[in-house]
Amino acid sequence: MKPIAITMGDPAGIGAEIVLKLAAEVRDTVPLVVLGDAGVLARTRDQLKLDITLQEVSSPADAGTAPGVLPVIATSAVGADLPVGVAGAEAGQAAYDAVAAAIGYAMDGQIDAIVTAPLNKESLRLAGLPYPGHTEILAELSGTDDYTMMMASEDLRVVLVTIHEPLKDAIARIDEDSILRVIRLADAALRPSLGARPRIGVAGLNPHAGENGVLGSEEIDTIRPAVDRARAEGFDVSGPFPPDTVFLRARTGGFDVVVAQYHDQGLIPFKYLGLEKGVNVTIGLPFVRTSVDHGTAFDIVGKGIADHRSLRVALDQALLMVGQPAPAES
Ligand SMILES: NC(=O)c1ccc[n+]([C@@H]2O[C@H](COP(=O)([O-])OP(=O)(O)OC[C@H]3O[C@@H](n4cnc5c(N)ncnc54)[C@H](O)[C@@H]3O)[C@@H](O)[C@H]2O)c1
Ligand SMILES: N[C@H](C(=O)O)[C@H](O)COP(=O)(O)O
Repeated sequence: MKPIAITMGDPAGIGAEIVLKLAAEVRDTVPLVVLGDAGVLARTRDQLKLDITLQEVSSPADAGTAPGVLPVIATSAVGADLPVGVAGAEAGQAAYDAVAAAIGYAMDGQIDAIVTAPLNKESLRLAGLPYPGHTEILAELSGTDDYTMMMASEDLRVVLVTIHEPLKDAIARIDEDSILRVIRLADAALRPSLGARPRIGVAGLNPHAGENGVLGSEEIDTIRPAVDRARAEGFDVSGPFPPDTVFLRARTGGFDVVVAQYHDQGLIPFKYLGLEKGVNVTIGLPFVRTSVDHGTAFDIVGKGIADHRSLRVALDQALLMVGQPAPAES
Protein backbone atom coordinates (compact mmCIF):
# COMPACT_ATOMS: atom_id res chain seq x y z
CA MET A 1 0.00 0.00 0.00
CA LYS A 2 1.21 3.51 -0.82
CA PRO A 3 0.91 6.27 1.79
CA ILE A 4 -2.18 8.36 2.29
CA ALA A 5 -1.21 12.04 2.03
CA ILE A 6 -2.65 14.33 4.66
CA THR A 7 -2.41 18.04 3.92
CA MET A 8 -2.00 20.22 7.01
CA GLY A 9 -4.29 23.01 5.87
CA ASP A 10 -3.87 26.64 6.86
CA PRO A 11 -0.90 26.94 9.25
CA ALA A 12 -2.78 29.61 11.20
CA GLY A 13 -5.71 27.25 11.82
CA ILE A 14 -6.37 24.01 13.69
CA GLY A 15 -4.97 21.82 10.89
CA ALA A 16 -1.67 20.94 12.58
CA GLU A 17 -3.45 20.07 15.82
CA ILE A 18 -5.99 17.70 14.31
CA VAL A 19 -3.40 16.09 12.02
CA LEU A 20 -1.15 15.34 14.99
CA LYS A 21 -4.02 14.04 17.12
CA LEU A 22 -5.03 11.76 14.26
CA ALA A 23 -1.45 10.60 13.77
CA ALA A 24 -1.13 9.78 17.46
CA GLU A 25 -4.15 7.52 17.05
CA VAL A 26 -3.34 5.69 13.83
CA ARG A 27 0.29 6.33 12.84
CA ASP A 28 1.45 2.79 13.56
CA THR A 29 -1.27 1.12 11.52
CA VAL A 30 -1.68 3.32 8.42
CA PRO A 31 1.11 4.59 6.17
CA LEU A 32 0.70 8.36 6.30
CA VAL A 33 2.70 11.22 4.93
CA VAL A 34 1.87 14.75 6.03
CA LEU A 35 2.34 17.61 3.58
CA GLY A 36 2.69 20.89 5.39
CA ASP A 37 4.88 22.98 7.60
CA ALA A 38 7.40 21.09 9.72
CA GLY A 39 7.97 24.06 12.05
CA VAL A 40 4.27 24.52 12.78
CA LEU A 41 3.86 20.79 13.29
CA ALA A 42 6.80 20.63 15.72
CA ARG A 43 5.54 23.63 17.71
CA THR A 44 2.04 22.17 17.88
CA ARG A 45 3.31 18.74 18.86
CA ASP A 46 5.25 20.30 21.75
CA GLN A 47 2.22 22.34 22.86
CA LEU A 48 0.10 19.20 22.86
CA LYS A 49 2.88 17.16 24.53
CA LEU A 50 2.46 14.37 21.99
CA ASP A 51 5.09 11.67 21.74
CA ILE A 52 5.56 11.79 17.97
CA THR A 53 8.84 11.98 16.10
CA LEU A 54 8.50 14.13 12.96
CA GLN A 55 10.74 12.88 10.19
CA GLU A 56 11.24 15.08 7.14
CA VAL A 57 11.24 13.10 3.89
CA SER A 58 11.50 14.30 0.33
CA SER A 59 8.93 12.07 -1.35
CA PRO A 60 6.07 9.71 -0.44
CA ALA A 61 8.27 6.74 -1.36
CA ASP A 62 10.63 7.69 1.50
CA ALA A 63 7.82 7.69 4.06
CA GLY A 64 8.46 4.73 6.31
CA THR A 65 6.21 3.18 8.92
CA ALA A 66 8.58 3.10 11.90
CA PRO A 67 6.66 3.08 15.20
CA GLY A 68 6.12 6.54 16.66
CA VAL A 69 7.40 8.32 13.56
CA LEU A 70 5.32 10.66 11.38
CA PRO A 71 6.83 11.36 7.94
CA VAL A 72 6.50 14.96 6.79
CA ILE A 73 7.14 16.50 3.39
CA ALA A 74 7.85 20.16 4.10
CA THR A 75 5.89 22.12 1.52
CA SER A 76 6.31 25.44 3.36
CA ALA A 77 8.35 27.09 6.10
CA VAL A 78 6.25 29.90 7.46
CA GLY A 79 8.31 30.59 10.55
CA ALA A 80 7.49 30.54 14.23
CA ASP A 81 6.18 34.11 14.32
CA LEU A 82 3.32 33.50 11.86
CA PRO A 83 0.24 34.86 13.64
CA VAL A 84 -2.33 32.16 14.31
CA GLY A 85 -6.08 32.56 14.32
CA VAL A 86 -6.11 35.18 11.55
CA ALA A 87 -6.15 35.06 7.77
CA GLY A 88 -2.95 35.94 5.93
CA ALA A 89 -1.28 35.70 2.55
CA GLU A 90 1.68 33.60 3.72
CA ALA A 91 -0.62 31.09 5.36
CA GLY A 92 -2.85 30.93 2.28
CA GLN A 93 0.11 30.27 0.03
CA ALA A 94 1.43 27.58 2.38
CA ALA A 95 -1.95 25.82 2.47
CA TYR A 96 -2.18 25.93 -1.31
CA ASP A 97 1.37 24.61 -1.79
CA ALA A 98 0.62 21.52 0.29
CA VAL A 99 -2.55 20.75 -1.67
CA ALA A 100 -0.85 21.35 -5.02
CA ALA A 101 1.99 19.01 -4.06
CA ALA A 102 -0.48 16.34 -2.94
CA ILE A 103 -2.33 16.56 -6.25
CA GLY A 104 0.95 16.08 -8.10
CA TYR A 105 1.73 12.96 -6.06
CA ALA A 106 -1.79 11.60 -6.60
CA MET A 107 -1.64 12.18 -10.36
CA ASP A 108 1.76 10.41 -10.45
CA GLY A 109 0.38 7.46 -8.50
CA GLN A 110 2.80 8.03 -5.61
CA ILE A 111 0.08 8.12 -2.96
CA ASP A 112 -3.19 6.22 -2.57
CA ALA A 113 -5.40 9.15 -1.57
CA ILE A 114 -5.46 12.75 -0.34
CA VAL A 115 -7.07 13.67 2.97
CA THR A 116 -7.21 17.39 3.63
CA ALA A 117 -7.26 19.42 6.82
CA PRO A 118 -9.03 22.78 6.45
CA LEU A 119 -7.72 25.79 4.61
CA ASN A 120 -9.03 29.32 4.81
CA LYS A 121 -10.67 30.94 1.81
CA GLU A 122 -9.76 34.48 2.85
CA SER A 123 -6.09 33.46 3.23
CA LEU A 124 -6.16 31.99 -0.28
CA ARG A 125 -7.58 35.25 -1.56
CA LEU A 126 -4.94 37.31 0.32
CA ALA A 127 -2.27 35.16 -1.34
CA GLY A 128 -3.72 36.10 -4.72
CA LEU A 129 -4.95 32.57 -5.42
CA PRO A 130 -8.19 32.53 -7.41
CA TYR A 131 -9.80 29.51 -5.76
CA PRO A 132 -12.70 29.44 -3.32
CA GLY A 133 -11.68 26.09 -1.84
CA HIS A 134 -9.91 22.78 -2.21
CA THR A 135 -12.55 21.44 -4.57
CA GLU A 136 -11.79 23.96 -7.27
CA ILE A 137 -8.00 23.57 -6.83
CA LEU A 138 -8.33 19.80 -7.10
CA ALA A 139 -10.49 20.05 -10.21
CA GLU A 140 -8.28 22.52 -12.00
CA LEU A 141 -4.90 20.93 -11.21
CA SER A 142 -6.18 17.47 -12.11
CA GLY A 143 -7.92 18.68 -15.28
CA THR A 144 -11.35 17.52 -14.10
CA ASP A 145 -14.46 19.18 -15.55
CA ASP A 146 -17.15 16.97 -14.07
CA TYR A 147 -16.99 17.00 -10.28
CA THR A 148 -18.95 17.97 -7.23
CA MET A 149 -18.87 18.04 -3.46
CA MET A 150 -20.49 15.25 -1.49
CA MET A 151 -20.91 15.54 2.27
CA ALA A 152 -21.44 12.15 3.86
CA SER A 153 -22.07 10.73 7.31
CA GLU A 154 -23.90 7.75 8.76
CA ASP A 155 -27.03 9.92 8.89
CA LEU A 156 -27.11 11.76 5.59
CA ARG A 157 -25.43 12.25 2.21
CA VAL A 158 -25.73 15.46 0.25
CA VAL A 159 -24.37 16.43 -3.19
CA LEU A 160 -24.32 19.98 -4.51
CA VAL A 161 -25.44 21.38 -7.87
CA THR A 162 -23.60 24.66 -7.16
CA ILE A 163 -20.72 24.86 -4.70
CA HIS A 164 -18.75 27.93 -3.60
CA GLU A 165 -20.64 30.84 -5.11
CA PRO A 166 -22.55 33.87 -3.92
CA LEU A 167 -26.16 32.78 -3.55
CA LYS A 168 -27.54 35.02 -6.30
CA ASP A 169 -24.94 33.68 -8.76
CA ALA A 170 -25.62 30.10 -7.71
CA ILE A 171 -29.33 30.46 -8.33
CA ALA A 172 -28.67 31.92 -11.77
CA ARG A 173 -26.41 28.99 -12.66
CA ILE A 174 -28.81 26.17 -11.80
CA ASP A 175 -29.91 24.55 -15.04
CA GLU A 176 -31.06 21.16 -16.30
CA ASP A 177 -27.62 20.05 -17.42
CA SER A 178 -25.92 20.82 -14.13
CA ILE A 179 -28.60 18.98 -12.15
CA LEU A 180 -28.34 15.98 -14.47
CA ARG A 181 -24.55 16.04 -14.22
CA VAL A 182 -24.70 15.89 -10.41
CA ILE A 183 -27.24 13.04 -10.47
CA ARG A 184 -24.87 11.06 -12.73
CA LEU A 185 -21.89 11.82 -10.46
CA ALA A 186 -23.79 10.78 -7.33
CA ASP A 187 -24.93 7.54 -8.95
CA ALA A 188 -21.42 6.67 -10.12
CA ALA A 189 -19.90 7.51 -6.74
CA LEU A 190 -22.35 5.55 -4.60
CA ARG A 191 -23.32 2.56 -6.73
CA PRO A 192 -20.15 0.52 -5.95
CA SER A 193 -20.51 0.77 -2.17
CA LEU A 194 -24.31 0.36 -2.13
CA GLY A 195 -24.29 -2.45 -4.67
CA ALA A 196 -27.33 -0.90 -6.35
CA ARG A 197 -28.39 2.37 -7.86
CA PRO A 198 -28.60 4.96 -5.08
CA ARG A 199 -32.05 6.33 -4.38
CA ILE A 200 -31.59 10.00 -5.17
CA GLY A 201 -33.95 12.69 -3.88
CA VAL A 202 -33.70 16.09 -5.54
CA ALA A 203 -34.45 19.19 -3.51
CA GLY A 204 -36.43 22.02 -5.00
CA LEU A 205 -35.12 25.54 -4.86
CA ASN A 206 -38.10 27.51 -3.60
CA PRO A 207 -40.15 27.20 -0.42
CA HIS A 208 -42.33 24.09 -0.71
CA ALA A 209 -40.60 23.33 -4.02
CA GLY A 210 -42.56 26.16 -5.57
CA GLU A 211 -45.93 24.48 -4.90
CA ASN A 212 -46.86 24.18 -8.56
CA GLY A 213 -45.70 27.67 -9.44
CA VAL A 214 -47.28 29.50 -6.52
CA LEU A 215 -43.87 30.23 -4.95
CA GLY A 216 -41.49 30.20 -7.90
CA SER A 217 -41.09 28.49 -11.24
CA GLU A 218 -37.60 26.91 -11.22
CA GLU A 219 -39.04 23.54 -10.21
CA ILE A 220 -41.38 23.53 -13.24
CA ASP A 221 -38.94 25.06 -15.72
CA THR A 222 -35.66 23.41 -14.73
CA ILE A 223 -35.58 20.91 -11.89
CA ARG A 224 -38.45 18.61 -12.84
CA PRO A 225 -37.30 18.39 -16.48
CA ALA A 226 -33.81 17.43 -15.24
CA VAL A 227 -35.29 14.74 -12.98
CA ASP A 228 -37.39 13.44 -15.88
CA ARG A 229 -34.32 13.23 -18.12
CA ALA A 230 -32.39 11.41 -15.39
CA ARG A 231 -35.24 8.92 -14.90
CA ALA A 232 -35.27 8.32 -18.64
CA GLU A 233 -31.56 7.48 -18.37
CA GLY A 234 -32.42 4.86 -15.75
CA PHE A 235 -31.42 6.60 -12.53
CA ASP A 236 -33.43 5.94 -9.36
CA VAL A 237 -34.24 9.58 -8.85
CA SER A 238 -37.29 11.55 -7.79
CA GLY A 239 -38.25 15.11 -6.97
CA PRO A 240 -38.19 18.01 -6.76
CA PHE A 241 -39.18 17.79 -3.12
CA PRO A 242 -39.75 20.60 -0.61
CA PRO A 243 -36.27 21.47 0.68
CA ASP A 244 -37.43 21.80 4.29
CA THR A 245 -38.31 18.10 4.58
CA VAL A 246 -36.27 16.23 1.93
CA PHE A 247 -33.24 15.98 4.24
CA LEU A 248 -35.36 14.52 7.03
CA ARG A 249 -36.77 12.00 4.56
CA ALA A 250 -33.23 10.99 3.59
CA ARG A 251 -32.05 10.77 7.19
CA THR A 252 -34.93 8.46 8.05
CA GLY A 253 -34.16 6.14 5.15
CA GLY A 254 -36.15 7.49 2.22
CA PHE A 255 -33.15 8.35 0.03
CA ASP A 256 -29.48 7.42 -0.12
CA VAL A 257 -28.47 10.91 -1.14
CA VAL A 258 -30.06 14.32 -1.60
CA VAL A 259 -29.19 16.63 -4.48
CA ALA A 260 -29.10 20.13 -2.97
CA GLN A 261 -29.30 23.10 -5.30
CA TYR A 262 -26.82 25.32 -3.44
CA HIS A 263 -24.17 25.11 -0.70
CA ASP A 264 -26.10 26.10 2.40
CA GLN A 265 -29.28 24.30 1.38
CA GLY A 266 -27.34 21.06 1.77
CA LEU A 267 -24.68 21.93 4.30
CA ILE A 268 -26.86 23.51 6.98
CA PRO A 269 -28.87 20.31 7.62
CA PHE A 270 -25.71 18.24 7.23
CA LYS A 271 -23.55 20.17 9.68
CA TYR A 272 -26.42 20.64 12.13
CA LEU A 273 -26.25 16.90 12.73
CA GLY A 274 -22.73 17.35 14.14
CA LEU A 275 -19.36 18.38 12.73
CA GLU A 276 -17.60 15.38 14.25
CA LYS A 277 -19.24 12.74 12.05
CA GLY A 278 -19.04 14.17 8.57
CA VAL A 279 -16.69 13.82 5.65
CA ASN A 280 -16.40 15.88 2.49
CA VAL A 281 -15.65 13.79 -0.60
CA THR A 282 -14.85 15.36 -3.96
CA ILE A 283 -16.52 13.11 -6.50
CA GLY A 284 -15.47 12.92 -10.14
CA LEU A 285 -11.70 13.24 -9.58
CA PRO A 286 -9.23 10.69 -11.00
CA PHE A 287 -8.07 9.94 -7.43
CA VAL A 288 -9.60 9.74 -3.95
CA ARG A 289 -9.87 12.95 -1.96
CA THR A 290 -11.67 13.29 1.35
CA SER A 291 -11.72 16.11 3.88
CA VAL A 292 -13.02 17.28 7.19
CA ASP A 293 -16.48 18.86 7.23
CA HIS A 294 -15.35 21.88 9.26
CA GLY A 295 -13.13 24.89 8.78
CA THR A 296 -9.98 26.42 10.24
CA ALA A 297 -11.70 27.29 13.55
CA PHE A 298 -9.53 30.37 14.12
CA ASP A 299 -11.33 31.01 17.41
CA ILE A 300 -9.81 27.95 19.11
CA VAL A 301 -6.32 27.69 17.60
CA GLY A 302 -3.66 26.88 20.21
CA LYS A 303 -6.15 25.94 22.91
CA GLY A 304 -5.68 22.20 22.47
CA ILE A 305 -9.43 21.60 22.19
CA ALA A 306 -9.79 20.98 18.43
CA ASP A 307 -11.76 17.82 17.74
CA HIS A 308 -10.04 15.54 15.22
CA ARG A 309 -12.92 13.11 14.75
CA SER A 310 -14.00 14.46 11.36
CA LEU A 311 -10.42 14.05 10.12
CA ARG A 312 -10.51 10.47 11.39
CA VAL A 313 -13.77 9.85 9.51
CA ALA A 314 -12.18 11.40 6.42
CA LEU A 315 -9.19 9.06 6.71
CA ASP A 316 -11.40 6.02 7.28
CA GLN A 317 -13.54 6.96 4.26
CA ALA A 318 -10.45 7.40 2.07
CA LEU A 319 -9.15 3.98 3.16
CA LEU A 320 -12.52 2.43 2.37
CA MET A 321 -12.52 4.01 -1.08
CA VAL A 322 -9.06 2.64 -1.89
CA GLY A 323 -9.99 -0.81 -0.60
CA GLN A 324 -8.05 -0.74 2.67
CA PRO A 325 -9.43 -1.56 6.12
CA ALA A 326 -10.03 1.20 8.65
CA PRO A 327 -7.17 1.41 11.15
CA ALA A 328 -7.16 0.24 14.71
CA GLU A 329 -6.16 2.89 17.24
CA SER A 330 -2.56 2.70 18.44
N1 LIG B 1 -12.35 21.54 4.30
C1 LIG B 1 -12.04 22.84 4.37
O1 LIG B 1 -10.97 23.26 3.97
C2 LIG B 1 -13.04 23.81 4.98
C3 LIG B 1 -14.31 23.41 5.41
C4 LIG B 1 -15.18 24.35 5.94
C5 LIG B 1 -14.79 25.67 6.06
N2 LIG B 1 -13.55 26.04 5.62
C6 LIG B 1 -13.05 27.41 5.78
O2 LIG B 1 -12.63 27.58 7.14
C7 LIG B 1 -12.73 28.96 7.47
C8 LIG B 1 -13.51 29.13 8.76
O3 LIG B 1 -14.85 28.71 8.54
P1 LIG B 1 -16.05 28.89 9.55
O4 LIG B 1 -15.65 29.83 10.63
O5 LIG B 1 -17.25 29.17 8.76
O6 LIG B 1 -16.29 27.45 10.15
P2 LIG B 1 -15.43 26.57 11.14
O7 LIG B 1 -15.87 25.16 10.90
O8 LIG B 1 -13.99 26.85 11.06
O9 LIG B 1 -15.90 27.02 12.61
C9 LIG B 1 -17.26 27.03 13.00
C10 LIG B 1 -17.34 26.76 14.50
O10 LIG B 1 -17.08 25.38 14.74
C11 LIG B 1 -15.97 25.22 15.61
N3 LIG B 1 -15.16 24.10 15.11
C12 LIG B 1 -14.89 23.85 13.81
N4 LIG B 1 -14.12 22.77 13.71
C13 LIG B 1 -13.90 22.33 14.96
C14 LIG B 1 -13.15 21.24 15.51
N5 LIG B 1 -12.49 20.37 14.73
N6 LIG B 1 -13.13 21.09 16.85
C15 LIG B 1 -13.79 21.94 17.64
N7 LIG B 1 -14.52 22.99 17.19
C16 LIG B 1 -14.56 23.18 15.87
C17 LIG B 1 -15.20 26.52 15.56
O11 LIG B 1 -14.44 26.72 16.72
C18 LIG B 1 -16.32 27.52 15.34
O12 LIG B 1 -16.88 27.89 16.57
C19 LIG B 1 -13.37 29.65 6.27
O13 LIG B 1 -12.35 30.18 5.46
C20 LIG B 1 -14.06 28.51 5.56
O14 LIG B 1 -14.26 28.77 4.22
C21 LIG B 1 -12.67 25.14 5.10
N1 LIG C 1 -17.97 23.70 1.61
C1 LIG C 1 -17.07 23.07 2.52
C2 LIG C 1 -17.65 23.09 3.90
O1 LIG C 1 -18.34 24.03 4.22
O2 LIG C 1 -17.34 22.20 4.67
C3 LIG C 1 -15.78 23.80 2.62
O3 LIG C 1 -15.89 25.09 2.12
C4 LIG C 1 -14.64 23.07 2.09
O4 LIG C 1 -14.62 23.00 0.73
P1 LIG C 1 -13.33 22.47 0.01
O5 LIG C 1 -13.25 21.01 0.30
O6 LIG C 1 -13.60 22.77 -1.39
O7 LIG C 1 -12.19 23.25 0.57
